[in-house]
This record gives sequence, C-alpha cells and structure tokens, in this order.
Amino acid sequence: MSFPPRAAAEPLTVMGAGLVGSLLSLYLARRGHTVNVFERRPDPRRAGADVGRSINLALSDRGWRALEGVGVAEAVREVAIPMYRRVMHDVKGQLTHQPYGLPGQAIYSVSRGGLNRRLLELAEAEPGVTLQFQQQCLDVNLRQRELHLRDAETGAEQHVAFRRLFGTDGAFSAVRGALQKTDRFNYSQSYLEYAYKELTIAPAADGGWVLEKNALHIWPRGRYMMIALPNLDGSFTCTLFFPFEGEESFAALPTPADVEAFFGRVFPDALPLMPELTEDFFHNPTASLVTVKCFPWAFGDEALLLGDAAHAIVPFYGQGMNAGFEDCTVLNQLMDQHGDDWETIFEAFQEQRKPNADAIAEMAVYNFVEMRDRVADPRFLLQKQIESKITAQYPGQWLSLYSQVTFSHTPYHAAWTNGQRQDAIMARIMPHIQRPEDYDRPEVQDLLQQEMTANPAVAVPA
Ligand SMILES: Cc1cc2nc3c(=O)[nH]c(=O)nc-3n(C[C@H](O)[C@H](O)[C@H](O)COP(=O)(O)OP(=O)(O)OC[C@H]3O[C@@H](n4cnc5c(N)ncnc54)[C@H](O)[C@@H]3O)c2cc1C
Ligand SMILES: NC(=O)C1=CN([C@@H]2O[C@H](COP(=O)(O)OP(=O)(O)OC[C@H]3O[C@@H](n4cnc5c(N)ncnc54)[C@H](OP(=O)(O)O)[C@@H]3O)[C@@H](O)[C@H]2O)C=CC1
Ligand SMILES: Nc1ccccc1C(=O)C[C@H](N)C(=O)O
Repeated sequence: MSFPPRAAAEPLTVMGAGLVGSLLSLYLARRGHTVNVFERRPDPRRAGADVGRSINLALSDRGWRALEGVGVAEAVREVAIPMYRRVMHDVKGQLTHQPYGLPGQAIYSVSRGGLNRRLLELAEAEPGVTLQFQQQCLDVNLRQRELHLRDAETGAEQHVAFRRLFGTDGAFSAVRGALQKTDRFNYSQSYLEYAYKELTIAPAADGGWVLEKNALHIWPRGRYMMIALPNLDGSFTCTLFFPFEGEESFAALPTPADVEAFFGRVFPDALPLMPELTEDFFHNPTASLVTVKCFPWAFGDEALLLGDAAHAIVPFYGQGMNAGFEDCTVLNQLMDQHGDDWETIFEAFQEQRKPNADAIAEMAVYNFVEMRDRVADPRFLLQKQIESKITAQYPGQWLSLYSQVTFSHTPYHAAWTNGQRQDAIMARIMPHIQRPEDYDRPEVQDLLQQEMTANPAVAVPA
C-alpha cells in the first residue's frame, strides 16, 4: 500500500496506545504526520509491565487486512497459531468438531501483549511518532483543544494543547467522557449478568500441547461455557464465562474446594490439565462484560473516537480488535479520498462505521448463545454441514454468516442482514433433513432451488 507524502502534514494526537491506537499511529505517521501518542500504562516493552487482562486474541481477515496495510502482517503471522475449527467437549469428555470455514481457513490465536509490543516498536521507529507512557488523560477540553494529563509515576498534572485528537483509549475512554458532555451526544452501556475469568491449561512436560493445538476449544454448558485458545509455549488460555450470581455462578464458588468440585463435575476432562486452577481462580479478576454504544463519534474536525472507545462489544465473536483494526483501514481509505479535509473524513467515517459497529455488537451477543448452548446440539452441527454443502453448490450466492464476518470484508451490517435471511431459509429446509445424505434428495434440492430463486444472492462476499 502506498502512502502519499503530505507537504504540510499537521501534528496529530492519539490518546491510548493499545491495539488500535498503536496501529492508527503507524497509519497516520506513514502519511507524513507528526503523531503524539499518550498512554496511561507503563511501556509494555519494559520488563514487568502490566499488560492487562486477556492474554490471547483471535485475529481474522479484517484484522489481517489492516496489519497488511502497514506491512506488519507477515511478522505477526510467524507467531500466530491457526485455529481451523471449534472442538466441543461434553461433560463426559467426548469431542465433536465444527470447521470454521473452507479447508485451510482459520482464525489465529495471537498474544495481545506481543502484538501490542510489536505495533509500538514499529510506531516508534516511524519518523514523527512520539510515545509518552504513564500519561493518563483525566479530561479533555474540546472547545479549547486542551488535554488534562496526569503522570502516573509522579502524580504531576499538566495541560497540553492539541489540534486534532484521536480517542483510542478503550472501553472506558476518557475522550468519550468529554464528548458525553457535548450537546446531543447519545450514549448507552449495557452489562451482561455474566463475568469472565482467565484460567490456564498447562503445557505438556515436553512443552507440547495437551489438547488439539490448532483449534478453539469450547466446553458448552447451556447457560455458561469455558473456552481455550492455544499459546506458543504449549499452554492454553481458558476463559470461563459464568453468571455473577445464582445457583451455578461465581458467587456460588467461594472456596478452592468448591471450585475443584465444580470443575470435576462439569469440566472433568479439563480439570486434570489445570494444575494452577484454584490459584488462578482466586488470583485473577472476575471481570465484567459490557457493550458501549455512542454517537456521534466525531466532534467537528477536532476529535474522533475509534476502536473500543467508540464501540466496545462483548468478546464472543472474537471481533472487537478486528473491528477496531478495520476502523484504521476505513479511515485510511477516507484519507486517500478526502486528503486533509478532516471534517469530511470524520463525518464519512462515523456514517460508514456506526451501522457496522451496531451490527457486530448484536452479533457478538448472538454468538454467545451459539457457543454456550447451540454447538452442543447435534441438529445445529448437522445444519452447519448442510450450509457447507449449499456454499459448495451455490458459490457466490451463499456464504455462512460466520464466514462473512470472519473471512470476508462484507460490511458487518450487510453480513448480519444476510445471516438473518439465511436463518429463515434454513428454518424451512431443515425439517426435511435428518442426515447429511438427505441433502441430495430431490424434494430438498427442489425446495432449495426455489429458495435460491426467491432470494438471489443471499450473500455475495466482498
Ligand atoms: C476477554 C476478552 C477477549 C477478547 N477477545 C478478542 C478476540 O479474540 N478478538 C478480537 O478481535 N477482540 C477481542 N477482544 C476485544 C479486544 O480486546 C478489544 O476490542 C481491543 O483491545 C480494542 O482495542 P483498543 O485499542 O480500542 O482498546 P484497548 O486495547 O483497551 O487500548 C486502549 C488503550 O488506552 C489506554 N487508556 C485507557 N484509558 C486511558 C486514559 N484515560 N488515558 C490514556 N490512556 C488510556 C489503555 O491503557 C490501553 O492501552 C476481547 C476482549 C476481551 C475483554
Ligand atoms: N467489552 C467488554 O466487555 C470489555 C472490554 N474490555 C476491553 O478489553 C481490552 C483489554 O482490557 P484490559 O486492557 O485488560 O483492560 P482492563 O479490563 O484491565 O481495564 C483497563 C482499565 O479500565 C478501567 N475499567 C475496567 N473495568 C471497568 C469497569 N467495569 N468500569 C469502569 N472502569 C473499568 C479500569 O480503570 P481504573 O483502574 O481507573 O478503575 C482499568 O484499569 C480493552 O479493549 C478494553 O477496552 C475490557 C473489559 C470488558
Ligand atoms: N476469541 C474469543 C474470545 C471470547 C469468546 C469467543 C471468542 C472467539 O473467537 C469465538 C470464535 N469466533 C467462535 O465463534 O468459535
């Protein structure tokens, strides 16, 4: 990708050097801008720095495209683990499988800390980028274009002028906090009754993986679930998504003995692989899950929210970072189209991205029900097999919702609309199917043909 040099490129300010802020800084600097980045945490490249929760993330096509745009994808690919399928573990330890896409298609487990450090290294190496760590934004005076910062080490506070501000300071954004005080700013946050806790499956004695390495593991239990993603060192990071309160909940497991007994009962095959279970359980936070929606994301041509600051979603589709990275791709395209007309860029950005952010927010909640419950149902797995057959028979006309979200660049809102239409069609077809072979029966083929004629191009991949 080429980046046109800007003769009079102006200094820009980025608040938050997480995944999106560090990638965005690279995109902006490649266009010749001076970029001042502020981050509340210490430099994660320094030994012992807190890198926050959530150890690994699933990276998919939208994220890859954004990384390719600044030439970093190949370096990340070298340390990413492809996960080709879901592997479901039932209460007896029996396994079932569901491929994510076509043979060879995968989502990739990457280390959050490793990815963030790599992006920071690249940003810092770019002429014009200055990174300042341990600078917490306390407030922003949008009209006077002034940041109020606090040095986390010394406690010293300062006011710093800015001309144009990009708020990439995450789900609990201070920049968004300032926008909330402006006229007609809409805001909502909605917490799930569930929390998550990260746990660990240890590597084998020889450093290998004790479960299938190239898979995302799910222990679906109806109202709750545990998942596991592989790490390079042979371990898996597990996340338990579990109600805060109730009969089966975090509140109902107050002691190590309770935790061991519960895991022995509901995750019997995982328990022996988790030697640190009770230490992890009582040491790691019980973290909440929130969807944040707001609008507008722009304040004139002065400030713009991107990433979780604009659209924090629950993690069940593995798309939060991917959506934030796609924000960078889209902003870059708009900078190509509109040069330095920032007001137009900001306006077009929020108009284009907001419906997509709302759609992935809804799909993320939907995927929780699929993962914790539906994947344990043999009828659901049969339906997925039938959908693969339809894709093969009608290429370009049918792509599963999962593939549209994960392996295409179809706007999220278009994918979601297509997916809902596909669901309605499947609800009419599946009563005629008891086994995979039924797909070839003439009445099923006739019905399918009618559906495809009535609904041409249910999903055309972009
Ligand atoms: C459990 C879990 C699992 C997830 N799994 C996936 C996944 O598999 N795939 C995926 O695509 N997404 C996943 N996500 C979502 C993903 O983590 C986020 O969407 C992504 O981190 C958003 O990036 P960001 O840069 O917008 O925000 P962040 O990564 O949160 O970065 C924000 C940065 O701003 C800094 N900051 C915050 N406040 C201030 C302030 N006041 N002043 C200065 N700096 C500040 C923070 O320290 C941080 O460095 C998951 C999320 C969770 C919680
Ligand atoms: N959508 C979601 O459900 C969630 C998304 N995330 C996102 O995941 C990413 C990684 O998170 P990570 O780096 O581990 O960040 P953390 O979860 O450690 O949170 C970072 C800071 O945000 C503040 N914070 C955390 N939880 C809350 C809360 N419930 N209410 C108010 N403030 C809160 C805390 O600030 P302080 O110390 O000042 O209190 C905390 O230090 C980020 O993108 C974050 O945006 C994180 C959690 C949930
Ligand atoms: N990364 C995650 C974090 C938390 C919950 C789910 C994921 C997923 O990636 C799920 C995957 N996309 C799936 O549908 O099987």
